[in-house]
Amino acid sequence: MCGLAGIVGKRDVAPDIYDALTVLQHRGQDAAGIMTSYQGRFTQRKSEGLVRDVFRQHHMQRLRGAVGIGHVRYPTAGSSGPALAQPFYVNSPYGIALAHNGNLTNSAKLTHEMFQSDLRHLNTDSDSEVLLNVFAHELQVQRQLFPSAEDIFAAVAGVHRRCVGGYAAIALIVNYGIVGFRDPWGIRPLVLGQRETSEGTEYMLASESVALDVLGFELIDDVAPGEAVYISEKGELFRRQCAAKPKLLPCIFEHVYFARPDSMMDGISVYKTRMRQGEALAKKVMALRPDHEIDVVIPIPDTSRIAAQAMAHELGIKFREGFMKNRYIGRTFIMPGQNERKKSVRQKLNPVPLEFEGKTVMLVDDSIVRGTTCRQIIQMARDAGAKKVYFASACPPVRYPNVYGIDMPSAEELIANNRTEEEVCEAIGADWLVFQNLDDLVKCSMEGNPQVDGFDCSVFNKDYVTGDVDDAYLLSVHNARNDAAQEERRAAEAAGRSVIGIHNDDQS
Ligand SMILES: O=P(O)(O)OC[C@H]1O[C@H](OP(=O)(O)OP(=O)(O)O)[C@H](O)[C@@H]1O
Ligand SMILES: NC(=O)CC[C@H](N)C(=O)O
Ligand SMILES: [Mg+2]
Repeated sequence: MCGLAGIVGKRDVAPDIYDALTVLQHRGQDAAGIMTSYQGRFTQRKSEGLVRDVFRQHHMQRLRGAVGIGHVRYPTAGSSGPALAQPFYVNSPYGIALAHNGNLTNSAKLTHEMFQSDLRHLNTDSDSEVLLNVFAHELQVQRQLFPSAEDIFAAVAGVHRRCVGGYAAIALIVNYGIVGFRDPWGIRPLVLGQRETSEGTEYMLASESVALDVLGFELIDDVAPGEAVYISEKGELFRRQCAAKPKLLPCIFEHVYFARPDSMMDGISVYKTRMRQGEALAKKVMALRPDHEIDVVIPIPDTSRIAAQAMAHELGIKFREGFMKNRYIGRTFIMPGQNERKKSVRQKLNPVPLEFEGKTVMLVDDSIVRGTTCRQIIQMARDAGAKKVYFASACPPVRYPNVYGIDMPSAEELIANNRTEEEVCEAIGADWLVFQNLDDLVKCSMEGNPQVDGFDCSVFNKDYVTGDVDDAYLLSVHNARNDAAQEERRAAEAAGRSVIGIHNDDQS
C-alpha cells in the first residue's frame, strides 16, 4: 500500500516531500524515492530502506526544484531491490516520472501490448512501470509539442480505457507540472490540498490527508474516482473527470488497517470509523455472551488501539495497555518475509504481567490475516498468567487474496481461508474468538459518508469490484507471490543472481 506525495510549490519542494514521505511511512517500508524537476531536468534519489535511511543531506541538497513527487514502497508486484524503487522514469514524451500506489490486474496483457504495439521497453517486472508507459504512450499519441491540460486529460482517459485494477498515481512532467489520477473505482486514495504563501498558492497531492496537515496544506478534497488533477508548473490548477463510468468503491482495508487514524479519506474520518468498529464489536459481544465475565480489554498496538478503547467504553469494562510496543520496530504485516514477520512480533510487543495475572482478558486487533500476530500474542498473554484469553477482530475473517495493492497474494496463507470461525479460534489458541460482521464493518465506514457507492470488500467476500478477477488470475498471483516464491526470489537477489537494473543502490 504505497504512499505518494507531489507538490507544485514556489521554492525547493524536496524537503517538504521528504517530510510528507515520513508521515506516509506506515504505507510502505521497503523503498523510498523523490524526483524533482529543475531547469528542465530531473533530479532523483531513490533506494531501498526507510525514508530516514534513503535520503542523506547531500541527496537533499541536490534535489532542487519547485516541482516534485515522492514515493514509499510496499511491493505487491514484481521484484524488490533498488531498481524497483519509485518514481519510475521515461524520457519520451517530454520526460515523465511516475509514482504509483495500487496494483494493475491486467499488467501481463499490457506488458505484451507495450512491446508488440506501443514499441516501448520495460526494464523491470513492476506494474508501476507499465502504468507509467501506458500514460506516456497515451500522451505521445496526442502528438503535441506543448501539451495542454486537455491533452493530459485525454491521456488519463486512455489510461482508464486500458488499465484495470487499483491505481492512484502522481506523474511529474518536466517543464509542465504534476498530474494526479485515481482509478475509476476509487480503490486507492488520493487527496488534494493547497497552501497560501506570500509568493502565491502551492498545491499538493498525497495518499492521505495527514501528509497535508503536517505540512500546513489545507485539504481541498479527495481526487474523485476516474478524475485527473493537473497542476501546471506555474501553479494553475485544472481538474477533469476522465473515466466513462466512475464509481466510488474505496478499499475498506484502508479504514481497518492501512490508513493513519488522523486521515480523512473520501470524507470519512478513519479515527471515527475505528471507534464505530469498536462499538459494533462490543454490541456483538453483548448479544452473544451477555455474561462474558471479561475483566479487561487490551489492544494489540498499534492499529487496534482506537477500536479497543471504544469497545471497552461501550462494554463498561477497564481498558488497559497490556502490551508495550518497541517504538523502533515498524509495522509487521507489511514486512516482506514471513520469517521476518514472525520474529518481529516478539521483538515489537512485550506484555505487562500485572494486566494479565488471573484475569479473563479480551484482546482486540484490527484484523487477523496470516495469524502471525495473534498466535504469538495469545501465547504471551497465557505465559503472563491470563486465566482466559478472548480475542476480537475489528474486521471479519480475511479469506481471499487482495489484488489491488495489498500483499495478500495467496489464499492458502490466510489463516481464515477454508476455516470456520471456530476452527480459526482453535488454530490461534484462543478461548473465544469474535469477528466483526461484514455488514457492520461497512456501516461503520458508510456512516462517515453516505454518498460513497460502496466499498471494495473483496478480501472478505471475494467480490472484486473491477469485475475481471477470476480463479485463473488468482492462481497466477498465488504462483508468482506466495511466501515460498518470494523467499526464493530474495535468496536469488542475495546471491547476486537477480537483475541489477538501471538504478544502482550506491547511486549518489
Ligand atoms: O494476522 P497477521 O498476519 O499478523 O496480520 C494482522 C496484524 O498485522 C498488523 O499489525 P502491524 O504490526 O503490521 O501494524 P500496527 O503496528 O499498525 O498494528 C495488524 O494491525 C494486525 O495486528
Ligand atoms: N503497494 C503498492 O501500492 C505497490 C505498488 C506497485 N504495485 C509495486 O509493487 O511497487
Ligand atoms: Mg497490528
